[in-house]
Amino acid sequence: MEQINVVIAGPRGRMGKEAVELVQDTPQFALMSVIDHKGEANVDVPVFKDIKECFESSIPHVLIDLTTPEVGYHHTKTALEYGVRPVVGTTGFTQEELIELRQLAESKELGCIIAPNFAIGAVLMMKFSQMAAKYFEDIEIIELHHDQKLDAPSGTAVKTAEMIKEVREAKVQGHPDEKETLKGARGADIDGMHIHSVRLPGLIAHQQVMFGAEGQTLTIRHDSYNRASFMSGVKVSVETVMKLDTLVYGLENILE
Ligand SMILES: NC(=O)c1ccc[n+]([C@@H]2O[C@H](COP(=O)([O-])OP(=O)(O)OC[C@H]3O[C@@H](n4cnc5c(N)ncnc54)[C@H](O)[C@@H]3O)[C@@H](O)[C@H]2O)c1
Ligand SMILES: O=C(O)C1=N[C@H](C(=O)O)CCC1
Repeated sequence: MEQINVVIAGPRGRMGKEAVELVQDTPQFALMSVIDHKGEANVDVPVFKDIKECFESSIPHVLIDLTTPEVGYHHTKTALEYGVRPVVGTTGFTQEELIELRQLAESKELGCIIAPNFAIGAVLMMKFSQMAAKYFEDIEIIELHHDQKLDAPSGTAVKTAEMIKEVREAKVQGHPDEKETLKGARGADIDGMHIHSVRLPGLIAHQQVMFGAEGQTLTIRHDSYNRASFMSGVKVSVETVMKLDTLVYGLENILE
């Protein structure tokens, strides 16, 4: 395999630090530079404050973005405009942004992977939930994350609901006359599925999908206990994005 030159945006972050280690430890990857808006990072490659400044200096094959929703969108769009293939773990993109980025990737015939969750176990949890939803139509999604997370609900919870929507008709869950006496008590709603976001120090990234039917419940749960759990997904994404000419949303679409 030819060497893949990589730039990482967000190298000082919890995920960014792990990604720097992954790229530096992978023989066929080369870390060219990093992007940090403060120009700070504990790495021995050039640090650029701005993505355009970075790409005007040299063009990598792949950008790994692990920043914030607004910055991640801007970086993904700019990367595609410069002919760079984005691998994006940043969550919180809107549907409109995803549609626009897909159109841009297709017009440029460039690979782009946006994965709300890079942990293989989380991808299986979503797939198993999609399977279960064919048999259990009443569903509550409970996602639990550390208290420094900026977006709610999590990208994983939204992706789970979207995957379930592919196999389940929309339905009103609970009592038809149900009323919230405290706003938010029933969580967010996608097609009648309720999503509850828990934020606590001590947590990393966890989700359980609960299914209920007459006389039984089924719970499918995944836990990430550290950020290394996401790195095999990042690695396979960097390798795969080089072979794609469109945008792929979700790791489940590239795993064998
Ligand atoms: N897909 C996955 O598997 C997965 C896993 C964990 C986290 N995430 C997502 O990844 C993102 C990062 O998570 P985190 O926990 O590492 O967050 P973090 O807050 O620890 O790191 C974000 C980093 O981005 C940097 N940043 C902000 N603006 C920037 C800019 N303009 N240019 C460059 N860097 C900038 C910040 O300085 C910070 O270091 C979040 O959106 C999170 O939801 C995804
Ligand atoms: O730590 C985070 O932030 C995470 N975000 C992802 C999400 O929004 O689904 C997944 C894993 C961790």
